Amino acid sequence: MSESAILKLSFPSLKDPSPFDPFCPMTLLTARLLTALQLGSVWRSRQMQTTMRPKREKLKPKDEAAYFVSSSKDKDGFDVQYINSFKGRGVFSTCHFQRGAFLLEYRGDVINKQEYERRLKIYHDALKVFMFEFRHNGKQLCVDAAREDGSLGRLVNDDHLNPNSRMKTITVNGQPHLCLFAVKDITPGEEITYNYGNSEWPWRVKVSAHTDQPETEEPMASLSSSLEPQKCKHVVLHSSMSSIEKCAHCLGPYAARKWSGLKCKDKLDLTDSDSEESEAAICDPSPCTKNQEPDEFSEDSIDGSGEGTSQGTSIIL
Ligand SMILES: C[S@@+](CC[C@H](N)C(=O)[O-])C[C@H]1O[C@@H](n2cnc3c(N)ncnc32)[C@H](O)[C@@H]1O
Repeated sequence: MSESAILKLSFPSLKDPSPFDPFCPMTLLTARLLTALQLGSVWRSRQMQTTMRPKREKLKPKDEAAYFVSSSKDKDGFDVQYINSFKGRGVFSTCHFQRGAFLLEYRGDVINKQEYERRLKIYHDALKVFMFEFRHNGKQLCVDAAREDGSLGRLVNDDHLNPNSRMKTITVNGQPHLCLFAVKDITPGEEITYNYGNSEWPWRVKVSAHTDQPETEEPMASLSSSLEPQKCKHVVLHSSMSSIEKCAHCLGPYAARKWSGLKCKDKLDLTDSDSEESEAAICDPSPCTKNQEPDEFSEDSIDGSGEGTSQGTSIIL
């Protein structure tokens, strides 16, 4: 056999390829090309899947609020921490929230004025603080969040100086709901707060004689002599039900002005010289009526002022 014939056997001519010969260089080349093309198209389709995958639409804050209201669930990104015996528990962020974002619903029973008044009569003071009275479509309504249902909105504390959220009403399936929206960017670890309104909330008063100092910066309010802190002989016990501390003598809760040194309302405790005057002051709910109002949600009305509203909203102590 000639040398060229041997070469031809080992390396079949490109001019004469056999399409069925698996060793034919053209066949191998074609196969490689096909594989490359296939791989390319798989890669391209993967790319398409990742880049062209329909983006999950970011819900608008109001729609997100409606979603969580309907599902009766709290949004992720918060935890509850015990702050101190004075303030009780608070809600803290565990992630970033942008200004305007929906945060939490103030969840509870939505009740009318009659039911609100009925419950007010039978509720202990410790429960009354969870009743959030507001006006909606000309009606006086209340969200009663007295029940410990594990929801977080009811545990958000007051800050009238520098709140990072604001209460607003949204309507879901014809029912009004109270929801908190961020009024500024919130970073992880921040306590969520809103302005309870312009009432004389007792914790806004600095009481130096109290063992658990309030953490407010506002100036000392003038207290009448009957409200001298040192007159309080109560020993605070922590309630497992809520932050509302109980009197060690009578196990009743302190009333609205406990931080001012007033006694708890429970008659069992009248073992010392507290006057009827002080007792009456405790029972008068008017200084503790919230006059802030959760306005109907609108995207451009996110601010922390708690002002510029026409209807009254109250948490009544
Ligand atoms: C709706 S509850 C909030 C949750 C409450 N901290 C708890 O642990 O149950 C309202 C009560 O929280 C307390 N509170 C709210 N804001 C406060 C503040 N800025 N300083 C001190 N206590 C506050 C008062 O006892 C008030 O009656």
